Amino acid sequence: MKVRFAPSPTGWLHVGNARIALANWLEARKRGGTFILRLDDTDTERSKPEFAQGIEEDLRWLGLDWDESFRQSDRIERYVAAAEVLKKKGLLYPCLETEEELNYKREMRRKQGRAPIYDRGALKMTAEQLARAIENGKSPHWRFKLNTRTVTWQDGVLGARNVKLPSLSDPVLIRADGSFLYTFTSVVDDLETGITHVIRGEDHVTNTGIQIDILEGLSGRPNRIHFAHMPLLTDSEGGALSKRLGSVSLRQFRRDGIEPAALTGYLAALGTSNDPVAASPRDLAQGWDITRVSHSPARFDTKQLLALNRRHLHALPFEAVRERLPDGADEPFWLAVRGNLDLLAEVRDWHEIARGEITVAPQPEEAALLQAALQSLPPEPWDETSWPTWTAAVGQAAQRKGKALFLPLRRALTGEDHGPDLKTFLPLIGRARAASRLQRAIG
Ligand SMILES: Nc1ncnc2c1ncn2[C@@H]1O[C@H](COP(=O)(O)OP(=O)(O)OP(=O)(O)O)[C@@H](O)[C@H]1O
Repeated sequence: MKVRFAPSPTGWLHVGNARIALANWLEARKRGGTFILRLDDTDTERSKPEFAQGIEEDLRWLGLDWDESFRQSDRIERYVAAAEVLKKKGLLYPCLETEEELNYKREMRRKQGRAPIYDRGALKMTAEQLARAIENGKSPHWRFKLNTRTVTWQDGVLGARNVKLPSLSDPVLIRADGSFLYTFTSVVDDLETGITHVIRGEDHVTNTGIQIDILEGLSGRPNRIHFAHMPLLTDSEGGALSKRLGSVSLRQFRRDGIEPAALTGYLAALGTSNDPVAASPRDLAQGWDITRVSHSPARFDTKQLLALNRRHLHALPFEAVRERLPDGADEPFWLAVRGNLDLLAEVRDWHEIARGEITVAPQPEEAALLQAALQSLPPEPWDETSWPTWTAAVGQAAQRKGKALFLPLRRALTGEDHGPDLKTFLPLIGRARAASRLQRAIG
């Protein structure tokens, strides 16, 4: 099997694109196939090299790799050659209508109660008329002559599908400026690179009908590519995602410090009956089954992603994060703080609190309690029994318990109202820092 992920480098990848990339990668890896990254950059105005580079970076961050990659802009001569084949077969014909004329024709058809599709007026143009127009400085755009049939296929996600070609306009494959449209370049590449399975978003279903017709016209053989269209992801309000709008981008999640395994686990489970579990693409491959993806659009809920990210961090062993922790952060530190993190980046603050210098706000109203605490601070070495033993003694001396006892101490020791269990965290702070912080909190 050979699959491809074919984004246009016109913006940062969003989670919908990522889901398609992941699905292709998982299919390829599960079935020992080949995964190609193809950059569909024939739209020269909107495609940008920095987006192309960004797509590769974001995919690598997700944990995806590819066996081959190429850009469509490097294959223009292949598209020129394929267009010649279609022209020779009489399947690609020149058209001279302006946008205005086409709008007018569409409007007229609508008024007559007919579908507003292209009337193939250009097929009536003679060679002389075309030559004269070209002499007068006009350049034609080129349309593919669709068959008058219904294209059918067994979709890998959606089941039996069909597209009635007579209800569609002949698609433009070459613009008047000579540039090629995606509808065409994609078919040429899929054929020439031996793609066996096309897995993409449901936005391409109609395209698939058209592309199967072009593919068969071009190759002269019945289509052998399997198509699977995954329902589109929406944002949590049901709104459409677009690279152009910069919606829920991988880049943003990466900057925010989301764990890629949380994102891939969430994306793989969305729209299936599986509970999401954070997992790297490699760990997801075995359990992946595209036929279990539901037919209805799925909502991408950032809150659910964050919850999964949190659960994932809370269970991560030290070895899995050690290289991403601040210098000097050891296993006891990680085990003490991980249960308190929403994002790994927050670990830096806790490291400062445990081992560095922090600002401690004076609590003059708690001076008596803090004084008692300072005086009964036990000698080191400290372990997990130090905090309960110490606070029991302080509570008795100051006649305090519960929040009235623990909150002023936590504030003095960490500068925060909430945080890791002090049973494990206090030994990390150590006696010298604890004493100095209590002193400063007394004022
Ligand atoms: N919301 C979505 N959910 C799932 N898949 C999507 C979604 N949007 C795009 N895709 C898929 O992502 C792949 C890459 O497509 P493409 O680069 O055209 O993305 P796009 O977001 O539609 O781009 P743009 O917003 O620039 O038009 C295609 O397979 C497409 O079907």
